[in-house]
Amino acid sequence: MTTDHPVAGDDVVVSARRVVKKFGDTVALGGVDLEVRRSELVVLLGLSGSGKSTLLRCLNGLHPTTDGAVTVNGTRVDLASRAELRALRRDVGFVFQHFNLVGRLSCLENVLIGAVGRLRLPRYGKSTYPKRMRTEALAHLDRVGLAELADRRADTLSGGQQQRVAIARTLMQQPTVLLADEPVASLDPENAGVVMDLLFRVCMEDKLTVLCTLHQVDLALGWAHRVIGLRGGEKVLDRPAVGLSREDAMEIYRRVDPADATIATAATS
Ligand SMILES: Nc1ncnc2c1ncn2[C@@H]1O[C@H](COP(=O)(O)OP(=O)(O)OP(=O)(O)O)[C@@H](O)[C@H]1O
Repeated sequence: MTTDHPVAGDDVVVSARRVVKKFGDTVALGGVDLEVRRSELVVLLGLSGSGKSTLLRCLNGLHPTTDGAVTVNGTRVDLASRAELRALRRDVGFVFQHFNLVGRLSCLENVLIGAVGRLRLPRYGKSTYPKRMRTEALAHLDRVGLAELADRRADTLSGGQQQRVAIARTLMQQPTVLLADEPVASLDPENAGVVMDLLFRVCMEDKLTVLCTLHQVDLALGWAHRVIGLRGGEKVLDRPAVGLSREDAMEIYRRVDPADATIATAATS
């Protein structure tokens, strides 16, 4: 199912201004500007190595920026103290390609781990969490359609199911921003659609700001409010998904072949 792109909110929650990130001599980001609003799902597209993951990591302070300004929920991430970064990361959920669940724990226990930042002391085992949190965790599992698997070991689930548990765990954090780094890269097309649908629903229903990297143009066009393209660490496209054709989006993948300076299309789908 694809969305009809309901309108995103007005207020800017995530902003990057002329962000530069260098790893030694490698310029991963060469001065990127970005704004993402509340209730907006933005998809980042680009060839491998174009800087998508680096940009996500600069937004939650996992990578310190080399230059430029990053503001998330009013916090200047590039200037933040350790304590401010810790507080920020409670507010910014991160969904990974490989789910990062604890395989030997149940689905419910994995979701409860998302609440750790809201507790003063670490907990071990679901019975050590307050009852209201267990109820909340179960509600999140229900929301992702997996309540009946609450007591199943996470490593017995399919990839698509594991990603849904990982999203439930992120929701347990009560984030306002959700960053997803290739959340469907390990999934078949059907499960990829289910996960994108879920990200879109939580974006709209919980008024989350969602920024997601993908390699699939069609998924971006199907679920994003806006598509941003990176090429060689530069932003080369920033347009609403409505009205953006597949051909326009595929332009992101065109590059100059240094051997003969002709334009080559680098991606096929
Ligand atoms: N920790 C690091 N140390 C050194 N170089 C890095 C590091 N992380 C990323 N890079 C480099 O920065 C550039 C951008 O990498 P990045 O992972 O952000 O690209 P990407 O678009 O997310 O790629 P992919 O689609 O393959 O995940 C690449 O040249 C990469 O080699």
